Amino acid sequence: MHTDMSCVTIVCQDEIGGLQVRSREGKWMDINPCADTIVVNVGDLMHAWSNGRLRSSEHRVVLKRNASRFSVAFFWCFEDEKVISAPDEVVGEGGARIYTPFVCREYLKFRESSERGKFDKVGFTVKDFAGDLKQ
Ligand SMILES: O=C(O)CCC(=O)C(=O)O
Ligand SMILES: [Fe+2]
Repeated sequence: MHTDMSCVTIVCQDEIGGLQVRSREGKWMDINPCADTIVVNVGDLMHAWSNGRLRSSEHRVVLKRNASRFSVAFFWCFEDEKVISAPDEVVGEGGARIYTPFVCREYLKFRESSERGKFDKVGFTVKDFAGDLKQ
């Protein structure tokens, strides 16, 4: 189970399926394979840039039977040196930025070093890196 550290991810899975996404309420939902259909995931960079309006959801792959599975994922990120800071128009008047602005490269480095050797990647998200200033 993890969140993508990208801005947006495009996933194409074959008919074996297995992709699941966790709802706000914590319920795992199957993303059933559908011919000629792609899945678009919001990643951590988009989550921070949108000030949490677009949620980088936890997802995982679970195989219900022993079968080979094929999927292709395209991770679209911002350039390394770009600073992620939710724009004023998104934050709104009287609103607050929930994450400290950060450089993409630094977040990717944080994720890569934290993920090494770990199966459960939750706990190493943009929240842990840039802090939830609301809480
Ligand atoms: O294989 C899949 O369907 C999803 C893969 C995925 O979530 C990832 O590579 O980040
Ligand atoms: Fe993913």
